[in-house]
Order: sequence, then structure tokens, then C-alpha cells
Amino acid sequence: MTKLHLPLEKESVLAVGLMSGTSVDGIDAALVKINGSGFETEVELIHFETVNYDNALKERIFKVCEPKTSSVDEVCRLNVVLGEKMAEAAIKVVTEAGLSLGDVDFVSSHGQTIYHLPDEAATLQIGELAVIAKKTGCVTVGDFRPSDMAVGGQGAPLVPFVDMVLFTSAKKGRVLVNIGGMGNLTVLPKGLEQGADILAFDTGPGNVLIDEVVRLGTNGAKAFDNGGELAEAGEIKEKWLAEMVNGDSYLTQPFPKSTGREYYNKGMAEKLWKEGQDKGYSFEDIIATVTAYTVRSISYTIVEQLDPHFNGELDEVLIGGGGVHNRFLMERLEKELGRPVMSMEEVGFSSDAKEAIAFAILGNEFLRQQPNNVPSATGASKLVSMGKLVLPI
Ligand SMILES: Nc1ncnc2c1ncn2[C@@H]1O[C@H](COP(=O)(O)OP(=O)(O)OP(=O)(O)O)[C@@H](O)[C@H]1O
Ligand SMILES: CC(=O)N[C@H]1[C@@H]2OC[C@@H](O2)[C@@H](O)[C@@H]1O[C@H](C)C(=O)O
Repeated sequence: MTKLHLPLEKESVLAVGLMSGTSVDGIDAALVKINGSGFETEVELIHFETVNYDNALKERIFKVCEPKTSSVDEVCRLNVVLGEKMAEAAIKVVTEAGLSLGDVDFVSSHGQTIYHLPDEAATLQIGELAVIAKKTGCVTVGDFRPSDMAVGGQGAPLVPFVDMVLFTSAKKGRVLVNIGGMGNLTVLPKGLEQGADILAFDTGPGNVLIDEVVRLGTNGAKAFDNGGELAEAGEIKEKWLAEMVNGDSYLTQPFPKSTGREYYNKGMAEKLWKEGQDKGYSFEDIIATVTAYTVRSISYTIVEQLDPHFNGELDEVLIGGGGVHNRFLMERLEKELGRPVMSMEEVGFSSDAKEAIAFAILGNEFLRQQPNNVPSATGASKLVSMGKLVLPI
């Protein structure tokens, strides 16, 4: 094992980024080559793999995320079980690429969020780093959020740092939206310079409500609306949609703001499902309307909250996260936004791998002892280098 020199001095590194997001579908693993740091960062995706959670593991995770069904012993156990799964994902992405773990400079893991209390500076991501370091034999970094919280930040969102260094354009004002479990965005006015304050926050639900309603309507046989085909077969019930939007106090909250499964969750989906059924709507109509609500949470934020603030200079919207695969959602979003809406693929990037790549880049900054939070996005009082380090075991 070659020794790691800290701070990292070599210009180019090979890293694995691991992301396990709020939709609790599995672990995304991106093997990347990173050159440089900060605004000079260049990244090349070498290989991408997803290791899905099986249904039993998903249930265990959902259970520990909910105070009523959680227990400390189960959190403790899952920390190790998920550490093992994350190591498995890291090993898979490296070996499937035909490389060896000895070639990898570091693994950088987000962990699985179990609970997030931004106003109490408390957050918990599990998936033991020491287990990953032992199983992969690699330098392992992770657990980024607490360092931002330690200086008064909300510990989220963290990806805007990466959006800023990779996607700032000299010619166009851009909004980057990630539609994962939750929806979140980063605003990049044209010609943004390093160190500028950037705005980034959560828009509301991403796929979470769609996924939960699909599960309810299929008795768990399906976990998401593949391609948006269920929604396509239904009809949006406009009056009900307006009720959903008016009843959502998060949407009108001023930005910056963050949310999660504590608000948009199975309970909310069950309520919507019951309402839809009581109104006599079909399964497809319910999915179409819940999808339209998800779209509206994003379009409302951009059109009503951001456009006036940025004098209409936000020219294009780039979408990442699993939501890009939902055609019904993407088409309606483009209609409501009235400007080009593109997937990350259209700018030569990967929608599915984006967040895993982002955590590799955050790990790279940390190991170079460079700041990697965005205080204007998280509310932190200062720049910090977020992360924790476990040496190979
Ligand atoms: N083919 C598809 N058609 C429709 N939706 C899809 C498809 N593939 C993935 N999705 C949606 O994307 C979701 C996963 O997205 P993603 O992996 O970006 O979320 P995440 O990283 O877990 O969440 P977050 O970014 O909020 O932490 C799935 O739960 C599903 O709703
Ligand atoms: C605490 C937590 O896991 N937050 C997630 C969640 O999922 C989306 C949104 O809410 C975002 O704030 C964040 O993740 C992304 C990766 C971020 O920090 O940028």
C-alpha cells in the first residue's frame, strides 16, 4: 500500500465517490479521475455502478429513519451493515472497470442519512467509514455534514460547491436542479467568480411522493413510475393540484431553506393517496397529479421566487438525479418553466452519477485541506474543510 501524503499533493488522483440518497434505492458508486482542485477541478467519469438495496434492507432503513419505529441497537447494527454494502459498491466499481483497489487514492462516502435536524446542528449519516477502509484497503473519507454544522450551517446542501466549480458558465445564467428523493437547486448567475456567494436550497419533494404513491397503488410491486408511464396514462386533476400546492407551507417559505423525509414522507403520500381515492380518482390520475405537484414545487420556486430576484437572467435549467428519466415530469417542467430544460447528459455529464461524483470531489478538496462548503448555501459562519478521515486498516 502506497503511503498517502497529506495534504494531497499530486495533481491527478483516482477516487471512488459513494452516494446513498434520500430515495433509499441503493448506493451509487462513481470511479473518477480528478485533476486539480477548486475552480480548476477537472473530472472524468471512468465507471459507474449502482448496488441496489433489497426490499428487506430498505425496510430496515426506513424503520430507523422514523422515530416511532427506530431503536438505537438497530441504528448501531445498520451502521456496520451499510458500511459493508458501501465497501461492496466501491469494490464493484473498481473491479468492473478492470482496475485494482491499489490504484485508488481514496474512497469518499456520503453515507445514508438517517435523521437531519438542521436547526439543532444535528445530523446522522451512517455506513461506517472504518468498515469501508478495512474492506477496500483504501484511505476513506466521509461524514461531511457535521463540520458545516459545527460552524452554524445547516449541513446541507453540499453539492452546490461542485455545481459551482464544474458548471459555472461565462455566457449563460444557469439553474441546476437535482431531482432525487428531494428536489434541490443551485443558482449559477453567468460569469460567477470563485468565492462569490451562491444561492442553493431544497425546492421540496423530488421523487419521494411519486415513489411512495406508486408503492401504495401497486402493493409494493413497483417502487417508482418507470419513464413516467403511469402519470402519462392519467389526467392531472387541476383543482386537487391547487389544493396540494396551497396546503404546502414549505413552498412559500423564503429561501434559503432545506427539507427532507421529516416533512415529505410516506405519511404525506398516504394522506394524498387516501384523498385521491376518496375523490374517486384512478391510480394513474393520482400519480399524474402528484407528479404535477412535484413539478410545481420546482417551477414555483424558479418562476415565482428566483426569476424576480435575478431579473429574469436565468437562461437555462439543467436537471440531474433519477427524475430525468421521468418523461412526463420533464415535459411538464419545461412547459411550466418556459425556457430550455436539459438533462446533465446534454452537457456531457451523467445525471445518475452526478452526486456520487460530487462526493468524490468534496473528498478531494478535504484531502487537499481546502474549504469545500458554501456558507451562502448552508448558512455556515465561515468556510471549512468538511470531512473525516480513516486510514487504510
Ligand atoms: N427510469 C426511471 N423512470 C422514472 N423515475 C426514475 C427512473 N429511474 C430512477 N427514477 C427515480 O429516481 C429516484 C432515484 O433518484 P436518485 O438516485 O437521484 O435519488 P437519491 O440520490 O436517492 O436522492 P437525493 O438526491 O434526494 O438524496 C428513484 O427513486 C425514482 O423515483
Ligand atoms: C441531510 C441530507 O441528506 N440532505 C440531502 C437531501 O437530499 C436532497 C437534499 O435533501 C439535499 O439537501 C441533501 O443532499 C444533497 C446530496 C446535498 O447535500 O447537496
